[in-house]
Amino acid sequence: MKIIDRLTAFIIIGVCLTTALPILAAIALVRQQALEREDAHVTGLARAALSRAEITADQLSAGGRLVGGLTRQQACSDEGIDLLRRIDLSSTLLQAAGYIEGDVMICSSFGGNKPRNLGLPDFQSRTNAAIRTDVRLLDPDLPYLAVSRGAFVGIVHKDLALSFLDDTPGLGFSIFSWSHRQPLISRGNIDSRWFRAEADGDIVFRTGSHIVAIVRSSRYDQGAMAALPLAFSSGFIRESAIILIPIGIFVGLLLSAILIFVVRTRMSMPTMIRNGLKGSEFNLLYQPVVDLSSGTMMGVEALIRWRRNGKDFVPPETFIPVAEQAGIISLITARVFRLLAEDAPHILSERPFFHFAVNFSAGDMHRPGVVEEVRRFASQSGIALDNLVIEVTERSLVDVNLAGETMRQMRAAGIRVAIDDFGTGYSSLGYLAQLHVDYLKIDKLFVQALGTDSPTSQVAARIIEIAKDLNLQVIAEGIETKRQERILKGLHVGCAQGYLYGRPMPLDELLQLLRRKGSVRRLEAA
Ligand SMILES: Nc1nc2c(ncn2[C@@H]2O[C@H](COP(=O)(O)O[C@H]3[C@@H](O)[C@H](n4cnc5c(=O)[nH]c(N)nc54)O[C@@H]3COP(=O)(O)O)[C@@H](O)[C@H]2O)c(=O)[nH]1
Repeated sequence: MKIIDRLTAFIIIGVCLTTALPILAAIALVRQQALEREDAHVTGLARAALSRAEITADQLSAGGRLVGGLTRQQACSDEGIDLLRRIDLSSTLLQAAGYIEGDVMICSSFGGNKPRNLGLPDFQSRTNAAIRTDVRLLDPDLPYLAVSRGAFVGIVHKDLALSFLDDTPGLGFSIFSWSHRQPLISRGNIDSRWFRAEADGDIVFRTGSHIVAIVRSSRYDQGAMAALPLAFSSGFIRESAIILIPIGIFVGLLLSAILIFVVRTRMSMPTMIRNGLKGSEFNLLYQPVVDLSSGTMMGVEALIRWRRNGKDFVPPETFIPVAEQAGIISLITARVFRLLAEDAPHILSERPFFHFAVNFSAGDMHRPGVVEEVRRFASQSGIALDNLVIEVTERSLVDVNLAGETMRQMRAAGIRVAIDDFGTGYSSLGYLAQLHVDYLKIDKLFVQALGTDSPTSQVAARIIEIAKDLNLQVIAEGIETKRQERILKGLHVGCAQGYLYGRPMPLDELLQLLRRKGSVRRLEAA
């Protein structure tokens, strides 16, 4: 019940996380993408304005080159005024071209020889151009920009330069003198505080109401600014969200479905095990254990197999841990005893002193009355208690005191005890010496590392030394090659198990094998 509750809590938390995290990630990505796209968009607008400003400056420079060297008489002669008109007509962004002395435009492309006072310049640019930002000509309501260098003056219509840029409502533009931070031409809402004195090059920043991009000309002492109201930037969020949020939701739901599938499969496995035990889905295989010096078969290890619904093979590494966790390992052990009780008489009729190893889990070792269960099984199966080996993995010794007491009682009853997979758990030699044990079974990991460069290649030899010191017998498991066998013989290991001598096999095959082989030795007790 407790496990189910924990699993339920795990599923709920897991589903929440697997659903929410991809969606939150998608939202963060949408925001990030939208911010980047907004920045790029507003910077692009500022660049477009700057490009118009640079074209205007190019046209002013070209006019200056043509008129700059002329005297007043030359510039204001009929030919000079024709020249000013040609400059005017060929310049897309100049409204008029003129000849200036002091603050007075002496003659011009639109007024001929009629002088006009343009007033004092607002400021002098870094390149010595005099800038007048509010010049009125014929129409007193129409302000122009006048830029003069030397004797040439160019008149710029203040709306024209920025006229065919994006006209999103609320969008503001400004072309300004970079070193003076003085606007030359502006359109829309531009706040004077946005001309940031500290900006040294292109920047994008956000105010409470706008995204503002500032770009700097590499050719002129000019900059351009574009300011987009935040209210109009949400379009980008919408565009990104339309793609990314559904992907986030899809991934979240997919992960949740996978999680639920995996957990449900695991949760339902105890039920499947119970159902399998009700039918006859479980059977035993027997793997030979041999005397290493003579090569004779001394006994077998009983290994359980599950063919679910009579079809799908479920490996013990999958279902044994689930059964242990769900507290139903005793049902499996009971089935092993029942099957072995059926098979043992056939084997014993061939080899009366054959020994049988059975795997026990932590749950078995902690169960009160388990030694009595083993005794009952032994008497039903005809296996002598001292021909029975209970294999307990190191990892199963969760409660060492309880498991140790069960071992003591087993030994007292004459049952032999082996520590399985030795070296893979957390054994301390201190408690090993106090346990009532007959055999140490070296894990196949260490056997297979023998004679290799692996850092664990020496572990088997150390385990054998420990066993000798504690007066215990050694069984090496997982022997697959003659080389491993040779090394283990050299280390004086007594018993061996592995594919080299036989894979786990059904009863029929084992009986045939026994009938072909000669006599067997009894296993030595420690
Ligand atoms: N509590 C119980 N545990 C059991 C029972 N039956 C098996 N098990 C445990 O499941 C684990 C996997 O066992 P299995 O798939 O049966 O594998 C055994 C052998 O097939 C394998 N083996 C033997 N020789 C070799 C070899 O040369 N090479 C190689 N790659 N594998 C080999 O080792 C397994 C035997 O392991 P062990 O028990 O440690 O001797 C395993 O942990 C079983 O213990 C059961 O009824 N109850």
